[in-house]
Amino acid sequence: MKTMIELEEALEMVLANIQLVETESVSIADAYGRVLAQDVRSKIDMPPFARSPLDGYTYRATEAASKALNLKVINEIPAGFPSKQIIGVDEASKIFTGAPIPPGANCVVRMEDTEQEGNQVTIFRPVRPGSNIVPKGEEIKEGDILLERGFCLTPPAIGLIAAVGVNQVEVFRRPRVGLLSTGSELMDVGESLNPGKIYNSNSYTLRGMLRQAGFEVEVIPTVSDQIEDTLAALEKLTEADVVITTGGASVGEYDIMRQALTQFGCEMLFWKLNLKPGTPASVGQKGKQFFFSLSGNPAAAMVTFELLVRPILFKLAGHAAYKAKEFQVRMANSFEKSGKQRRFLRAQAVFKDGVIWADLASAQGSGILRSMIGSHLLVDVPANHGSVKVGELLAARWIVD
Ligand SMILES: Nc1nc2c(c(=O)[nH]1)N[C@H]1C(S)=C(S)[C@@H](COP(=O)(O)OP(=O)(O)OC[C@H]3O[C@@H](n4cnc5c(N)ncnc54)[C@H](O)[C@@H]3O)O[C@H]1N2
Ligand code: MOO
Repeated sequence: MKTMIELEEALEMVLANIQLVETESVSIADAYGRVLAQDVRSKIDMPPFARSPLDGYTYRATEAASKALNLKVINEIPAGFPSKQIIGVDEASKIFTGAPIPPGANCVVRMEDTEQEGNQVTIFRPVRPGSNIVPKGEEIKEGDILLERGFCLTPPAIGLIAAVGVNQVEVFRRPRVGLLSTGSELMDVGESLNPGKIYNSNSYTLRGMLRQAGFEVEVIPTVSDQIEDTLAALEKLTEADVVITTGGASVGEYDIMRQALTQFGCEMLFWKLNLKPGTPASVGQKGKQFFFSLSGNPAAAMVTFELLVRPILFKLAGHAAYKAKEFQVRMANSFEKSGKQRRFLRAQAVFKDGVIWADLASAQGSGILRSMIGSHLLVDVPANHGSVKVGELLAARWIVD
């Protein structure tokens, strides 16, 4: 088993073994946040006919500009009611926004530039041929690919699918993720705290991150640092595509997670990432199931979820955009304790003078969950960087929310 590897190597190693989850057909009304497993191609033009963008009059304009025109109004065309009556040279139809342009007409003049008396309309400002006509297929042409496989469906995307009349789409099944927090010191919320114990918070932070990302989550009650208890808990998660554990990841006698995963039948792909926080992470594979053992330290668990687990879960879930992108930020504070390992610092993003400034959370300890509140960024400080200076440019990535 490899140990102390770079984040990118760890990602590549796991991503290479990932198989996407199966697909299913869902109604578009239930497809918000789901990931498309098909390209969506339009079978129609949108709009399906040339239409008026205004309330006004439609007629047959000529290039010759004239001061005012008097035309005979032959009918009214509301939206939804196409007219087959051909517009003659001195004729017009009263037309409303969204209504189809009738045959023979080639322009629309807005209501405000006209006056109708009886069946005669005076057009004070004649327009040129083609004015105010939305052409058929202006937005979408028949055969256009509107959305590609791997796209995560947002409200406008669902609206677009509806606009071309599609009611069912093929999407990837939501991945099922099992969560297990280990540690003999852990108690559940609602119980009164015994000496030497702390409340389990990791199950709650990770459950929220997973739900926000659109996954199905099953949370197992906390277990002690005993291998037997951990094995029994893992047995309950055989339906999960991915299992995330926290705690017991490091080097002490009670850090039993790697041993438990091995006994459970996992092949361990690596142990330890060359970064902080979250160094003692490991990943195991058993058939199609992946097991992420993360540090029990609450902030470290969240950061490792962002850096390592999220891209892999997103790939599994079918997302085309599963890789995190880095961009430059300017440091608003200094940081002395950079050290030999690559380090990800939690920071608030502040826009000032056209740049994103990274305003560091005041405490950066692996156990300090409060540092995640209001933090938008993980600033990527390279190994052996030395102290970080105010005003320095560094790479960073968003913490997804
Ligand atoms: N001798 C060494 N000791 C440690 C090393 C090392 O290299 N040599 N690594 C340190 C680093 S780095 C980390 S990170 C931690 C990781 O420890 P574990 O993953 O084994 O986690 P635990 O010891 O179980 O817990 C760490 C910390 O977090 C608290 N915790 C655990 N689970 C929860 C939870 N569900 N909710 C809230 N808080 C939790 C736990 O009580 C501990 O305080 O190891 C270092 N040690
Ligand atoms: O790798 Mo640990 O999360 O720094 O304390």
